[in-house]
Amino acid sequence: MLSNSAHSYSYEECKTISDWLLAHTEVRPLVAIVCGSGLGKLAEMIKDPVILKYKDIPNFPQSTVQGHAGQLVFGTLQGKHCVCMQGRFHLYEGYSIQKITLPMRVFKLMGVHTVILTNAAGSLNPGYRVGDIMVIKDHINMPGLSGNNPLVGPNDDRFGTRFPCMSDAYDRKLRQLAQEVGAELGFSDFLKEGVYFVLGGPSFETIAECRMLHMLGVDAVGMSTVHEVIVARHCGMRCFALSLISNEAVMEYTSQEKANHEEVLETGRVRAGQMEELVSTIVSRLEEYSAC
Ligand SMILES: O=P(O)(O)O[C@H]1O[C@H](CO)[C@@H](O)[C@H]1O
Ligand code: HPA
Repeated sequence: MLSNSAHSYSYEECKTISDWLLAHTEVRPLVAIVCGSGLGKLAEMIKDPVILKYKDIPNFPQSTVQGHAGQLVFGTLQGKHCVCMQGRFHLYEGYSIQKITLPMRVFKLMGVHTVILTNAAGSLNPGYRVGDIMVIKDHINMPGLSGNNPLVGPNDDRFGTRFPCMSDAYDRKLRQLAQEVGAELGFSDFLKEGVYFVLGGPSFETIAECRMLHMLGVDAVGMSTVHEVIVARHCGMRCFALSLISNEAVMEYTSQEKANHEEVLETGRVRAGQMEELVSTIVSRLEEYSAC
């Protein structure tokens, strides 16, 4: 199953998976939610869940990372039909970049118009604290800058244009809505907005790399989300993304701090409740905004 070959899924292959899923649930999702590391509890918000394990879905990749359960949860959230990815795929698991983003095209074919992505990330912004939630306003795509972009390969116009715009990747109205909802919920002290930097992983950054990212104006760093957003935007879905700041980047050679996945998962457990409140309130207000 672990393969790094640049296998691109055809429109027909995506359609076959989408049709299989539609045949196994009566839910017709309009919203997709992607759970980041340690944030799988978000899926517990889904009412009347129909759970389909990745291992049972034909041609679907498998989750290999601790904190990613490996199943799709279909159901309703605030009365809206949703699908929740309890477990996402990362480049460092050895999958091709087309494979880790496959679910986005499948969701599009199922009828999804809005994708809400979450992740755990390390902070570069000295004003951020562990436990802060950052609304992503923009990204820097390190693998993409060197040619590893999920849209590399033949373009199928049924999904989208050859050269998609990314200056509007993170929906402005939804970012605004998140700030409004955050203020109403009393989250303003720990709700931030910033730039997410994606790198390949799985090793965490060196001190020199963290200093470079800081100089670039990066607010948070992680190993996911951006590839999914590029594919989702390519096929016209609206994207909104949240980073839970799980650790602070180590910037000093005298520091004893060491980034580690256990701390990442633990921060998810501590902030799970607030992440749920934020996401579910945003979903409850989605009809105030028209899909793109
Ligand atoms: O981005 P998510 O899936 O939340 O996971 C983050 O947490 C892991 C590192 O602890 C990396 O996979 C990083 O990308
Ligand atoms: N770096 C990269 N990815 C991460 C981090 C980090 O510090 N924390 C959580 N995911």
